[in-house]
Amino acid sequence: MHKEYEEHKEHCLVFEEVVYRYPDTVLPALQGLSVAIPKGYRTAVLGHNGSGKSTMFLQAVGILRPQSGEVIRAGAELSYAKKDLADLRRSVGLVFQDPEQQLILNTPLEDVSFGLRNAGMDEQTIKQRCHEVLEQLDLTSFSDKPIHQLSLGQKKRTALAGVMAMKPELLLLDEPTSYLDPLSETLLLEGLETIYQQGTTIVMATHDMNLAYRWADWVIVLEAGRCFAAGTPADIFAEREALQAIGLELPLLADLWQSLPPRLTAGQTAPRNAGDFKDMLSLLLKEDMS
Ligand SMILES: Nc1ncnc2c1ncn2[C@@H]1O[C@H](COP(=O)(O)OP(=O)(O)OP(=O)(O)O)[C@@H](O)[C@H]1O
Repeated sequence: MHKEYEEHKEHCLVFEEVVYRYPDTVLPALQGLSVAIPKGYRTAVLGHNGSGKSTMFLQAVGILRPQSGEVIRAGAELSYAKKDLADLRRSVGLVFQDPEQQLILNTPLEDVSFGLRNAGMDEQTIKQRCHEVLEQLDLTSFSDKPIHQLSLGQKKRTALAGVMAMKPELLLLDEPTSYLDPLSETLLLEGLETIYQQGTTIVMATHDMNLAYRWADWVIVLEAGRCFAAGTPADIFAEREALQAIGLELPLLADLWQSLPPRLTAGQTAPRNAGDFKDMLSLLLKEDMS
């Protein structure tokens, strides 16, 4: 299974045959990764533990550098010069899986303003952006609380706030919803939707197939450090056997949809959230009985 990305799409980043092996390991984490990230999409990156998702993200922001192959942005290979990397990280934001790796200052307000001050923004803009982003992620009441006293969900949202405040063109999130309760997940997704609507391309690595199915409009599947497939959720999740062969479960709604009699579903677009699924099912059953 290897669906090529569509050539007509504009891409934020392209990985060409990227190989990367961590020091003192036997197998490369990326074994010739070729994949493109489409601009203006919500992309989910799927793959089981160790398939290379985090390593791909670290390559995207130049923290790691390919040992062969290249990462291409705006038609040119990334430059790893200090100044160019600083520019890159202003337009490509990465939110780490573990917020402890990201949060360096004492309070959410200090942490979010730090990045903006580093980027040379004036104090008025800093104040306004901090207020905006802390509000969006429901962190206003914790903005002066010591970070070590925050819950994991609050820490994850603070890490996201710091990156969101920079208004990057491309935002990469490494398992942003893991260990979040449904309310925190909703807050985080609402925050993401706001900046997506403002023009940020979003890429999220996740193990949550149900979330990927309802959220993403492009899906990249990694397997053993390579791109196994890239395509629309409809195309990717139609390949039940191929996904199961690499140990990925179908999202529940995709599984249910595919288990309906083909006479009901033929020619219909599979619904991607529970509400649409229920509405469509009752309509199809009504038509079928009449
Ligand atoms: N710092 C490191 N040193 C050595 N090996 C590493 C390091 N980080 C990752 N690896 C190895 O590289 C491979 C890819 O890891 P990576 O973290 O990119 O996968 P992942 O898809 O993000 O996994 P997960 O879903 O568990 O987060 C794995 O085999 C992992 O053990």
